[in-house]
Amino acid sequence: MAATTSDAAAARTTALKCISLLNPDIQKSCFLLKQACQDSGFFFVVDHGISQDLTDEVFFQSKMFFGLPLQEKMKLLRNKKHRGYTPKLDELLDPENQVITKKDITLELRYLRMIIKQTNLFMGQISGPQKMFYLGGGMLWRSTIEKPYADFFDKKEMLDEPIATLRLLHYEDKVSDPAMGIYGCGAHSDFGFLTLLATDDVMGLQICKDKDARPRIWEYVPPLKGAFVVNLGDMLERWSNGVFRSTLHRVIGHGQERYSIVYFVEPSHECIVECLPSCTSEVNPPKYSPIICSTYLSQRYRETHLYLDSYHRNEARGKV
Ligand SMILES: O=C(O)CCC(=O)C(=O)O
Ligand SMILES: [Fe+2]
Repeated sequence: MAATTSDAAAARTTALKCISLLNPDIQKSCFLLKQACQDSGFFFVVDHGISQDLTDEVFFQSKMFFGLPLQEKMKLLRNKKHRGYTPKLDELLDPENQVITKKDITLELRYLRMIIKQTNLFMGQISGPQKMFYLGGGMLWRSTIEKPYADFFDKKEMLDEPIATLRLLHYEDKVSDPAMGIYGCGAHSDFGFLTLLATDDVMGLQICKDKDARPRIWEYVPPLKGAFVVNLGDMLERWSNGVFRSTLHRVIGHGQERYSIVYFVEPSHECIVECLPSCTSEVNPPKYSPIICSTYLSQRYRETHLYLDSYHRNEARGKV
């Protein structure tokens, strides 16, 4: 069933917490972070140490890539592990409301897979995104995991070799029409653990804090220059027994091209995501069964992407 037009038109701007990683008052930052994680699971992070020049360069490279003719981009077609160019219409995040035959669905390129070593300590030498992960991750743990669980995530199998994927996204200059099932990116919650997002200055991202409300209330997350939008994924919601929120979000097009950079950080492949001891009690039993990180992620990708074989069938019919 398609959504009503009014849900896009009525969208107002949300007020997100803003966490500075340079704030010496760690207690305060952790308090804000915990509030944000319990409220919407979305917040801004500033003073993250990733230079604007680096971010601008990535946006520039992204524009160059997406500006190439389709045949050139198809030479880098994604593989079974979702590394490579993912053409529009490959991903369908909200099958109930989204129409696949329309044009303005996310184009994206996952071009880099980084394996990063986890440690609870911030190390000065590590660069950009890793820094975010160490700091963001470290603060999260401190805000949720009280003694005696403070070293819970130190176990090798947890975050020693996190799966990390950087995606460059490009939205066409089309106007979305929720009533017709046309979105820049359909409503979804992220599958994994933590997502860091850099956007250009084009408005488009919306969140819905209560996915069960009807009609759904959508609020814009306004672009904030130099900040990362950070949001929690379903795996962290499961891990925290629903204490932390993985919130529904989508992107609405307004007739302007839009670029964003998304960095998904997930636990190690074999990590078992099972209700945190500090998030359960006799009166609050675990709501979700344990899952293995890579199994869960693969299943979610299978549910939301085309079978690769369909490209070869289309190629044979001259459609790609
Ligand atoms: O481009 C955006 O602002 C959001 C993208 C997103 O939500 C995703 O790729 O999971
Ligand atoms: Fe997302």
